[in-house]
Amino acid sequence: MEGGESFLSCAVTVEWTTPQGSITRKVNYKTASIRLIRNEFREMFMEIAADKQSNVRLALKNINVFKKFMAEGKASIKFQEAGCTLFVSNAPPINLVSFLRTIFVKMSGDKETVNKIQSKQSMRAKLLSGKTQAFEDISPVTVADISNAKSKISKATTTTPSPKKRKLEDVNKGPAPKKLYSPSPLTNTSSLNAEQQRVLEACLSGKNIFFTGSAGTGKSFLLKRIVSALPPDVTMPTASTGVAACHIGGTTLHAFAGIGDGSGSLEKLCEKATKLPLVAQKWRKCKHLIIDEISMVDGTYFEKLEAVARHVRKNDKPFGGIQLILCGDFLQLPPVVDKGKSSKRFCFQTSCWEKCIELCFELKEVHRQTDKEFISILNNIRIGRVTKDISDRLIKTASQKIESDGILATRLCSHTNDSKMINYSKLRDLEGEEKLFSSQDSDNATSLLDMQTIAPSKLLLKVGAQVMLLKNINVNAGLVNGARGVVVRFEEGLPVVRFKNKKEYTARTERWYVKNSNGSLLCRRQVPLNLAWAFSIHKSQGLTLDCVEMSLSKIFEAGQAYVALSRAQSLDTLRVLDFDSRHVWANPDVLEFYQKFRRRLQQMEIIPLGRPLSDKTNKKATLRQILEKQIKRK
Ligand SMILES: Nc1ncnc2c1ncn2[C@@H]1O[C@H](COP(=O)(O)OP(=O)(O)OP(=O)(O)O)[C@@H](O)[C@H]1O
Ligand SMILES: [Mg+2]
Repeated sequence: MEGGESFLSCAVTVEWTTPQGSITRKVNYKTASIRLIRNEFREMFMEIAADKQSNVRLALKNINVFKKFMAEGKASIKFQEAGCTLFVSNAPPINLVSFLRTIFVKMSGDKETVNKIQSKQSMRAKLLSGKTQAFEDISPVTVADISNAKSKISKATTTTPSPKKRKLEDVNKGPAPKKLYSPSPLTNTSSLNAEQQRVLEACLSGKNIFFTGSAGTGKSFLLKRIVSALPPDVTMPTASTGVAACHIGGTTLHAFAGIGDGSGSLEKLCEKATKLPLVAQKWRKCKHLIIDEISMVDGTYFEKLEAVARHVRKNDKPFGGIQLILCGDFLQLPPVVDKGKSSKRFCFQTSCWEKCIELCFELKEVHRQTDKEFISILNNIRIGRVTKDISDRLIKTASQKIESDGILATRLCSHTNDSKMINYSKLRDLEGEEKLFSSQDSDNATSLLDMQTIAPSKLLLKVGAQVMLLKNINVNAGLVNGARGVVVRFEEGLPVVRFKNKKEYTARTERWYVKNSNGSLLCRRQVPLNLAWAFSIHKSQGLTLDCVEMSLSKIFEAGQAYVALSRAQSLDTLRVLDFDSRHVWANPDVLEFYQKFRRRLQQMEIIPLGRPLSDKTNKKATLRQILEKQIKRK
């Protein structure tokens, strides 16, 4: 992975200040690299290098690390002895975390040895030692280094001081690094499987990627990892729907693009995007555009975006040279397009799709479900195939009791209004006092936040209400996004929810951030809950549900039944009230696309990633050219 553990690519500012705080010198590098090195006395240094600039070298001694924003690629390190502060920004968060961890691990491991050496070696002794000055890269972090460092922080971190108390965290003291070890999508680097790892590597090679896979193969999970491995200031994570965007910590594609719903002539849209300075600036700044749930992006809109990007960026390459990372499953929900408005429905039906995509991947291992029978049923439903056995098995679920501990199944509805009505009437039927939770939003941003976050602006609750958790609160305790529970009481005005695993949780205000069209962050503060007696299949795309019921009789889209069914984790936690094979169908254009796609993948299997081909027929052909030829032949 780029950067490794003792090397970091990022933007850097270093400020030297007097003890009174006035700045005496400042350097500012937009692209720099920082290396961890040691001198001949095993002392550690940080070396900052930028193009055509002389290197800055700072001794890693008595430092304070401020890493509250490392998930956004930012951190600062105060060097007490050198009297300066290093500000890091635009660092791929996953690399920054691992870089800070290396510093901590090496410094705590070294502390004793270096102290011993230093106490014995005065500056004079060092000068007289006769050793020639030599710097070398720090050695990689070993398992032993980590356990050594962990043992040193374990006692110090049994209680975590409040954030206010530990604003500047001293690496040498201990508490700060605990976060660096806690399991999180950022630090948990080992959990990608081989096929996911391969896609991540391809994304880091800078190629334009499309990856697909059936529901639950970890596409969004992987996408989050990809986002954290790219420099945040120039990476735009987006998705076709607000819920899906929230899932990967991004915005909707429409909010990013700044060309409204894309209606009107291409000339007008190009003019609009160029004239609006904030929109134009966003397009010019973007280097990596990530789109989840690509199946729901309208092809005509996609084509227009591609042309707008070229125009605004004054660059003729596809998407004006922006790296595209697209992901989704075209056998799930299609774009919502006004009938008769557009003839091209899917992105893959546009001519620019072939021009844009350089490498394709298909994830095959399903993570959401473990039961082989259910996975096989879902794979058949996905392509619109329903045998008698499948039908019988799903009909059998209609009578099964899937509820436990007073928590009802969530009903998935094909129409949003039906789900709203169910939630409304169930809440009304409950006795007891109603409590209203209103969100606190950034100025005038309520309607935008309504569209882009899953947290509602107004939430009415009563004791007995079925709710769903909207944030990962504590992954180890099962308090994860999508977990469902029931409000058992209110304490100090806050709802206390009991989950299926019997854990109780007091819902405190959480924050959701959304990037505005000018790039600034908007924030919604709300309790992380929503009513969960019912919601629409469209809103459920991307989610994992632990106990789910559905009626499929009013299904109106190809793939809609598949999306609904594939939210369930097992056949035992699913109830289909009225299964009928007529409700299951796949779009024939999509089936054809996947047939061709598979053939292309087979071709790719034999091609080493990102390297020119050296086959007998065409020595200089690149993978892209081979794929293009294939497409033309078809
Ligand atoms: N490598 C992995 N190791 C462990 N769990 C994983 C892994 N990849 C994905 N998961 C888990 O599998 C579940 C499904 O993953 P995810 O939602 O990313 O799938 P998806 O392909 O995006 O599905 P959909 O098409 O429905 O959006 C999630 O609970 C996720 O945490
Ligand atoms: Mg997903």
